[in-house]
Amino acid sequence: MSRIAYFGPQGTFTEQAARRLAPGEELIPAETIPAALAAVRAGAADAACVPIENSVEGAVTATLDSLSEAEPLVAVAEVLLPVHFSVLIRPGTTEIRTVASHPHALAQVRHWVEANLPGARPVATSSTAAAAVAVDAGEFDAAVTAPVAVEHYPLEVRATEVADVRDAKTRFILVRAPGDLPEPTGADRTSIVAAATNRTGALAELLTELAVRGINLTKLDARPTRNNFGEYRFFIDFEGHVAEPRIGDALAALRRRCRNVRFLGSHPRADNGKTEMEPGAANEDFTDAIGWVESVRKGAQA
Ligand SMILES: O=C(O)C(=O)C[C@]1(C(=O)O)C=C[C@@H](O)C=C1
Repeated sequence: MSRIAYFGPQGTFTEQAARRLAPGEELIPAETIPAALAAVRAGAADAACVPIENSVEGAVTATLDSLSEAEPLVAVAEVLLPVHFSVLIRPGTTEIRTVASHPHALAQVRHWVEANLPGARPVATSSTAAAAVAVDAGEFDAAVTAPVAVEHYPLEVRATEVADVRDAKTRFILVRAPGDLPEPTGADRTSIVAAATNRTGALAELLTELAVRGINLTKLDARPTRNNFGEYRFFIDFEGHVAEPRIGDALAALRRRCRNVRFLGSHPRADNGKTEMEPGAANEDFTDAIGWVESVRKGAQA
């Protein structure tokens, strides 16, 4: 049985994602996202499940930062989960002065809280389930959590289906130490983090390497390198798998152009979106062109 670290404690959205991505495996809660990833780096877990992107709040920056530091890890699978929240209270609570949750969750229910719990002060906790633990301990009055959290903590449901934006989703990834990659499926996502050189047009050139090969971007985030003010790392997700000639060709170009490129994984997309090939940029076009150059070099063709 594999050991899967996840951003816990029990009852987080991430726990549900881990159950979907690694059914039947041993789940080990970690208090923070960096701690879940550190467990894999230290060999205390075989893989980790962490949130990476929310359709309302965008990137989960703790995940991006942890993936770009320390020993490399690669994503091998992903799942998209619908996100709607419950508000949990201690039984008998009548007045709600504080509402605790993960900052991402608080941001997704801000209007609901203003309208339904006027005057309640939002308080950030390390995760949605950590907020339930704190409410149970009497530290805060209400917790904004995944609906499943009520099964783990002795709290009462004050409201369900709480969300400012309907149909919000969070994407979660399963990461491991570098090793065998999942096979390409024709509906894959590749992720990298690149430190572009600090000069005019560097980011545009980097994106152009993808664009000229007909590679469709699915996400772009910038995070500071933390060393020099104004210096950024770019987290880029795009359609395709590193095993494909056109993707390999693009990665080689990025490796040439950037100060540093880290491969963060190629795996099937949870939304099953098939990769559309631009004319002249299909894998056969790349293989055919490389073959033609080889035969020119050998004097067999012109
Ligand atoms: O705290 C949790 O329950 C999480 O799994 C984290 C997280 C996030 O980081 O975005 C996951 C989904 C929701 O968008 C809110 C919080």
